[in-house]
Parts: sequence; C-alpha cells; structure tokens
Amino acid sequence: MVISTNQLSFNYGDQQVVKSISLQVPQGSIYGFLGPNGAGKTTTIKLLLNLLHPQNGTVQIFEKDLQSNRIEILSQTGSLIEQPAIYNHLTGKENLCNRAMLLQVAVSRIDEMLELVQLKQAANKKAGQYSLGMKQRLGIALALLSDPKLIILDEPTNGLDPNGIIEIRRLLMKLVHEQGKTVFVSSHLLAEIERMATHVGIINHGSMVFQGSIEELQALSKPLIHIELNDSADAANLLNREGFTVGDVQEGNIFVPYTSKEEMGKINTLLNQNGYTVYAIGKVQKDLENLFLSITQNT
Ligand SMILES: Nc1ncnc2c1ncn2[C@@H]1O[C@H](COP(=O)(O)OP(=O)(O)OP(=O)(O)O)[C@@H](O)[C@H]1O
Repeated sequence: MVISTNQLSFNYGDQQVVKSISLQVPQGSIYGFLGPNGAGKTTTIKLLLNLLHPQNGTVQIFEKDLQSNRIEILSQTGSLIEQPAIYNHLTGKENLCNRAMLLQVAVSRIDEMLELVQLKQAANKKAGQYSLGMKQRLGIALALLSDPKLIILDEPTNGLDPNGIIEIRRLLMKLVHEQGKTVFVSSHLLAEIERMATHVGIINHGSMVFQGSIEELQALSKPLIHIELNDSADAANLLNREGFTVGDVQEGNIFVPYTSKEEMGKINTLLNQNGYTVYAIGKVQKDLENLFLSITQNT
C-alpha cells in the first residue's frame, strides 16, 4: 500500500469531521476519493500531507509512519490542494523555473513538464491569462516537477468545462500507466472518477461508507430480481433450498441476482406453486450514480 491510514480521526473544535478512516491505496492505482460537499475530503487530504494533525489514528505512506518520516515522505509526494500556488505575473515557464530552483530540480524537467501537461504553446504566456483548466494543469506540472512517486490532488477538475475535465483525466491516466505513479484524487462527482479510477473510497459525514476496487463498486450495481410477496422470510428459505442465491431479504421483499428472464420465470412459478402470493416480480438495476446517492444518503 502506498497510503494506509489506521482509524484516522480529526475534529475541528467539537465537530468531528474525519471519523476513524482507514484508507488503503495500492501502488500504481488511481484512487478516487469520493464524497459530497463537506464530507471531509479536504480535511483527510490535509492529514495525509501533514498540514493537519489527527487527534487519533495514524498515517503510513510508502509503508512508513508519516509523523516520524515527514521530510522523506513529503519529498516524494506531489500535491495540489485547493487553488494551485501560481504567480499570475509570471509566465507558466517562469513559474516552473522558480519552483525548479527552489527544489533544486534539473532545468530539463521544466520542458518535460510543459510537454506532459500540454502547455508548451502557452509556456511564455502570463499565468494570470491562463484559463482555469490551464491553471490546473500548471498546478499539476508544479506538483510533478520533483518526480514524486505519489500525487495527491484535491478536486483538480472543480469548475472545469468537459474538455478541461477530459484533459486532466487523460493526464492522470498517463501518469499511472506510463510512469508508474500512484494517484490519489478527490471529487464529488462519481461520473468523473468512474472513468479513470481503479479504486474508490466513498466518504460521507466524515465516515468511510465504501472502499474497494471499481469492479467491486460496479458489482453492487449489478441487476437484481425484485420480488414483492406475502411471506418473504419463508419464501427466501424455499428459494435457497432450491439453489437460488438470495441476496437481500426485507419485509415483503426479496432480491436475487438477475441472470436471465427464464430464471426469473422459474422463480415466479416456484413461488406460486408453493402457495406464495407474488404481488410483483421484475428486474431492477441501480446505476452507479444512483448507487452513489443511496450510499451517501443512507448514512
Ligand atoms: N478550518 C475549518 N474550521 C472549522 N471547520 C472546518 C474547517 N475546514 C473545514 N471545516 C468543516 O469540516 C467539514 C469537512 O470539510 P472538508 O472541506 O474537509 O469537506 P470536503 O469533503 O472537502 O468538501 P468540499 O467538496 O465542499 O470541499 C465541513 O463541515 C466544514 O465546514
């Protein structure tokens, strides 16, 4: 794991905004850190960057404790949090030169970064005249200058138009696929994360409500057969005995993974033959957006 936190908690005064979060971010992943506005994403990121100190829990990055290896860890971590720290009166290239001198990074990295974030054409334009998307890309180039192994970005596409979002997404995928980096990126938009993330963590009101691979998240939105009937507990036992995998059983409702309409018909016949009254039976599917909403609203 490149990032691993254990029961991380943080309070602003008496408001607990991060509640026992245990992040697991594998090497080479694009980890999408999702949550609605105010969920605690930025606060968690500040804890990962040692900008805030947790009241409880620990942070391990590169399998080392953050507190006791702060300088070593942060020198290998690039970040972009809130607004990129850009001098508007300097050109894009001058901004990079300035940072390269501070970090004592080879000057050759500057052109490499301009190329990578597609700002070569605009290298000599004042950063104050850049569009929002160009500023974000310059911010990412600044974060990448020292060639960090881990990149932590807080809502890098916030406020960008669809093209700007696509460009950032491509850039992050390139960093992972071609350069072997690990990217931790926060967002409040599932659709944006879904297209690039390999792993997802969803937080709401400071608590982690889901963590896993994107496939595991998508599996939660696989189609189900929803059966509404008179005696759900008994009927679920019958279906289990007959070899069907019963998922969720609620008062008057049973959910079974959907495989085919033929199987749905068999279930209907079986229930009727055994004296159950089926009020409704049909295929239901939550798309990921609805799933995200239901995960974050039910907590
Ligand atoms: N400096 C602060 N002092 C007090 N409370 C704060 C401070 N910063 C954030 N909070 C509160 O902590 C909670 C979490 O905020 P945070 O910025 O971490 O959420 P977020 O998920 O990043 O939201 P957004 O997507 O809107 O940026 C919110 O209730 C917020 O009001």
